[in-house]
Amino acid sequence: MVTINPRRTPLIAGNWKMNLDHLQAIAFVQKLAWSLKDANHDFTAVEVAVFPPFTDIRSVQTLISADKLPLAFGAQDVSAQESGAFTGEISAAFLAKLECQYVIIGHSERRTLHNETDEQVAAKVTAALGQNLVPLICVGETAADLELHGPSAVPVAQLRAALAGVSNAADIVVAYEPVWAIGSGKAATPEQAEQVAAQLRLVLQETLGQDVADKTRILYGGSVKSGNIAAYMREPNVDGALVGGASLDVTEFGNIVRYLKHVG
Ligand SMILES: O=C(CO)COP(=O)(O)O
Repeated sequence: MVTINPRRTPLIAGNWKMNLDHLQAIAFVQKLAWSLKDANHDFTAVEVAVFPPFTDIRSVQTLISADKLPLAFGAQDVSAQESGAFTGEISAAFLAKLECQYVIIGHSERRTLHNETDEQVAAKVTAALGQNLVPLICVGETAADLELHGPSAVPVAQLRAALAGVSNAADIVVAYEPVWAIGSGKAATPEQAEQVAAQLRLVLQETLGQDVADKTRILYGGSVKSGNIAAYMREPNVDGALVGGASLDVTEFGNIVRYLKHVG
């Protein structure tokens, strides 16, 4: 039996990474909204968010706002700087102006491919909160970390570091994404996801207090599909999913969003 914590609305988030241009984004979002509406999806029971590339955001915003679609959206990264000579960077203020609700921070692809440090992640979290964006903070261990340090040491340390400048009233989302599970088809087991999510909730409790720990959503990410989502959602500390590859297929993503249909 799945029990929905009334303080934590499940969130299914699609991280498109560097896929879909702005025209494809418009077609995708329209199709997603229509298919969920046709299926009578209850958006108050499961929140849905998409994270398109920067160049798509204005188009997605215009569509969602004009058609009053019950979808949230956000960016995949943000600068820690407010403004100035930072070629190629995008500020939190720009994202807020585009009505982004969320921003992904510290995705493992940025940590590894762009050498993002825990300190930079923390600075980006502070910048996002300064513009009332909800940071979706990604943490996760590599296969080597798992072997060396066990399942939760690295994600716990990354979350502690990311929260360095955060006050205890903050609205944040945490995503546990084991690096070895991303795009590999080798998803963590629901028990593994729950074990780490429970440790991450303890970090939230210690650093930001019980209230924030109770209301903060912790997502699992890494090879999530319509066939495995329900099992994660049965876990008490897993409040949703951050979906990569499977979020690019409207039907598959819609089926992930509608996991309640498959949860006993
Ligand atoms: O990195 C991810 C989401 O941010 C997960 O990617 P996959 O769902 O493709 O494994």
